Amino acid sequence: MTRPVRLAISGASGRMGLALLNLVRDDERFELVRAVVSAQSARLGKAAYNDVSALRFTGWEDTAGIDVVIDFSGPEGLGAALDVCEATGAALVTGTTGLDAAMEERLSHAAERIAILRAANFSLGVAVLTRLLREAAAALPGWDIDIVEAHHNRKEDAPSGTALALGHAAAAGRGACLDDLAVYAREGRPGAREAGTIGFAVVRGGDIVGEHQALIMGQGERIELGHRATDRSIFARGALEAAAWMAGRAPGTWTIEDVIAAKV
Ligand SMILES: NC(=O)C1=CN([C@@H]2O[C@H](COP(=O)(O)OP(=O)(O)OC[C@H]3O[C@@H](n4cnc5c(N)ncnc54)[C@H](OP(=O)(O)O)[C@@H]3O)[C@@H](O)[C@H]2O)C=CC1
Ligand SMILES: O=C(O)C1=N[C@H](C(=O)O)C[C@H](O)C1
Repeated sequence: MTRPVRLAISGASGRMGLALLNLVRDDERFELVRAVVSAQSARLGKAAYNDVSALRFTGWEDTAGIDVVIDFSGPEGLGAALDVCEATGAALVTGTTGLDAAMEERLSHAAERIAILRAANFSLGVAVLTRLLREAAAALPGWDIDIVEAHHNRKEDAPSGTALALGHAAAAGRGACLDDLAVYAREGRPGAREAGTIGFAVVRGGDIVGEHQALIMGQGERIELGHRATDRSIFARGALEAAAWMAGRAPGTWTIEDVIAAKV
């Protein structure tokens, strides 16, 4: 694209939305045309920036001329963003996690007509961690795997989207499906661990940005593969890279690995 990508941000008043607003204003690849919030938002109609910029937080009243929507809102906001992308042909980049099966299916169908990129985690470090875990799970078939994640006390979904994606990668490394192996909770007397299962543990508290650890446990030894995010801007930067790459992209389901592969 020779002109700046015309970008809309869905969930613009949230933790991720504000991180994106902060980065995008100095990024010449983009023209930010909409900062979208919910109809109930305390920010609706207020200025998006504390300066001369005329941009305000709005709903989806005007959808003309948008090339890409970046969504970090929630299931409802994602649904509204998807409506707009389907109606206008804009590409969708979404990091929203905690989706139900109906939304998963809707996204798959929509990708037959528009370009959609979904990532449970837009950081480069987690992309590499995912690859390493897949490899470790394949190389150590008899070892036990648990995934531990920790996030801030406002997070609504559990386990995190990243923890689930790591679980899928570990299962794939063993030629299996996570749905057949996952153990999401242990309490009371669950009994001895069933071989081959992949367990999850969740911590919520304070202002933790996002931490993920995969424990690959053998007899007398274990491997710990982990990632600690200390600044949300890493996710925002990854989402902007994805949005620049997605502008004008053909319909389909695209991944953060596609973006990374295209850049190396
Ligand atoms: N993939 C990744 O790398 C990452 C993913 N995430 C995921 O992104 C999502 C958002 O996270 P986070 O920013 O922390 O959450 P926040 O709750 O801080 O932000 C979400 C914002 O969306 C807004 N919103 C709610 N409903 C709508 C709607 N219908 N239309 C438009 N906006 C809406 C809300 O603001 P208001 O009330 O003002 O409308 C809210 O502030 C979560 O699912 C999280 O798991 C988070 C970080 C990284
Ligand atoms: O809600 C968050 O904050 C985060 N959510 C994502 C997830 O569910 O994996 C990514 C990141 O860990 C931060």
